[in-house]
Amino acid sequence: KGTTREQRALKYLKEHARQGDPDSVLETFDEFCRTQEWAMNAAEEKGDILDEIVRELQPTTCLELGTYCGYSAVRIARNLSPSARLITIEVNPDYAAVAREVVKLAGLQDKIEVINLDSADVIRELKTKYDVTKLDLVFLDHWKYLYIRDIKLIEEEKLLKKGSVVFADNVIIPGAPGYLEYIRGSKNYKSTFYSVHFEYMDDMKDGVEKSVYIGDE
Ligand SMILES: Oc1cc(-c2ccc(F)cc2)cc2nccnc12
Ligand SMILES: [Mg+2]
Repeated sequence: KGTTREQRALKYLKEHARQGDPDSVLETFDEFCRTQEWAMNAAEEKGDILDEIVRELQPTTCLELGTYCGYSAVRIARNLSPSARLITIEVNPDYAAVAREVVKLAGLQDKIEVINLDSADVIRELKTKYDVTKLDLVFLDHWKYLYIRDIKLIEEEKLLKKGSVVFADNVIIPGAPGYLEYIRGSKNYKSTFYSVHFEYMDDMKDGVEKSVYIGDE
């Protein structure tokens, strides 16, 4: 075929979504995933919970680990206030390239910065290089073994403040070994588990975990 699934998804979005309309981009991406090819978007029930968190928290600075094609980046950014922004990190260059196009298609390039690097390297430089003081929202959606590595790094960098929310996808499928016991065992977080359907699969269950930081600044 010569094209990747991600490139085929982007082509479909360009042909069927309304330029500059985030809702249209998300609806069209969901349609693609339900009618053409499955893709690992934090969609449907997962996306609804993410929307709720963003609307309630009204975060100013958001960090997403694992951009993939930019679906959840658009989902988060469409609900952000004018001056708020999202930094999203994607280590895979092919995914990052598609995500930048999807963000542009949604008209959200002024709110979303896609960084094609390893998450740990960027987290270490958020304060010095990316002008971040604190993170109001962190969305963990990259590789399961990196959730615990990166949350510890985020704590080490003192990037969280009272009320910051850490939202983790896939804590059941594929699972995030070590992360759940770490975050649930920590006195610095109040965690809530949500049982949800796996994206675009009505007969499969996954889980997401919302953790509110209550530790010292
Ligand atoms: O939401 C997701 C689902 C899956 C995934 C793919 C295929 C399966 F069979 C099961 C699970 C992988 C993911 N990797 C990174 C971030 N999010 C992911
Ligand atoms: Mg996921």
